[in-house]
Amino acid sequence: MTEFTEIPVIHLGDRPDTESAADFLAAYGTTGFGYITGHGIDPALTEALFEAARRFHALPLEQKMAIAVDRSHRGYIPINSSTDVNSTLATVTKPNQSASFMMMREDPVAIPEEYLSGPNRWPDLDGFRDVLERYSAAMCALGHRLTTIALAAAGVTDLSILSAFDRPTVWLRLLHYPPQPPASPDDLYGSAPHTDFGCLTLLAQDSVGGLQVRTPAGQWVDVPHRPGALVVNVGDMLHRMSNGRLKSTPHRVINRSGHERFSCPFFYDPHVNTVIEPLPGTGAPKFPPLVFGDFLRTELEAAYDAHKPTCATANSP
Ligand SMILES: O=C(O)CCC(=O)C(=O)O
Ligand SMILES: [Fe+2]
Repeated sequence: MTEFTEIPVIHLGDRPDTESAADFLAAYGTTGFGYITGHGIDPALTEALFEAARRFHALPLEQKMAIAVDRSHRGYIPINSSTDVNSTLATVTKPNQSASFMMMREDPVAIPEEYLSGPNRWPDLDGFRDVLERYSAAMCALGHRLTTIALAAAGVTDLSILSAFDRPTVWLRLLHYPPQPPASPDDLYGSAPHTDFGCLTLLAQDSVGGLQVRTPAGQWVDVPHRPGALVVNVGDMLHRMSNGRLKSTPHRVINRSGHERFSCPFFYDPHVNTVIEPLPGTGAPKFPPLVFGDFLRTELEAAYDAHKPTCATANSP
C-alpha cells in the first residue's frame, strides 16, 4: 500500500474524460481523496448554499426539531444523535459533535417498497429550498461525470451499471460543527473516523479546517480548504465495484479551531435496489455481491437514533 503525505489535485475542465481517468486512478488508487478543480460549479451557487446553511443552523432549536430527521433520513439531525458504533477504525463511544440538515432525492409521495423513499422536510426559510435544489441538480450532473471517469479509471469494460444512477440516491448534508474545547477528550470527534457508505462524496468546506484523512500507515493528513476546489472521495460501494482498485479512505473531523465550521458534503450513489459487485474488467472478484439498500439499512440503524428499530417515528406519516 502506498503511503501519502498530501491530497492530489485533479483538474477536469474541458479535457476528455479519458485523460482525467488516468489522473483519477493515480489519486484514488492510493489516497482515495482528491481536490477536483475545473468542475464547473458556479462559485456563487456554492456561496449561496453556505449562506443557506448558516441561516438554517441559526434558527431556534425548536424550529429545527419540528423537522427532525425521519425514517427516510430527511430533515434535521441534532448534535449528539449519531454515533459511529460500526466503526472498525476507532473505538467510538461518544456521539458526533455536529448537527446537520439532510436533503435527499425528492419523492413527492414515498414509494413503500423503496427504502429511504420520501419527500424532503423543508424549514420555513425563504429561498432555502430553491438554493438546495439548484445545488443538488448541479452536483448530480457532476457526480454522474465523475462516476463515468471513475469507472474508466477502474478499467470497467461494461458500463451498464450507469443505469443504476438513472434515479440515483443523493444526499446533500449541511453540516455545522461547533468549536470543540481545546482540552476535549481525544475520542470526542466532530465526525468520528469512518469511511463513506456509497460511491462518491463531493465536499465543499469553509476555510476553518479540521478534516483529516488516514494514510495506510495510520498517519492523519490535513485536508485544508483549497479555494474553488471540491474535496472528492471514494466510498465503500465504489471500492467494491472497482474490486478494490479505488480506495475508500478513513477520515475524521476534529474542530479545535475555536471557530464554528460549516461543510456541505454531497453523496452521489446508485439506486437503493442496486446489486453492488466487482464490475467486468476489474479482475477476479474479491467481494461478494450485496444490495446497496440492505447495507445502508444496517449502517443507518447502527449509527442513528432516528433509525433504531425501537425508536418511535414521531414525525413520520
Ligand atoms: O465535514 C467534513 O469535512 C466531512 C464530513 C464527512 O466525512 C461525512 O459527512 O461523511
Ligand atoms: Fe465522510
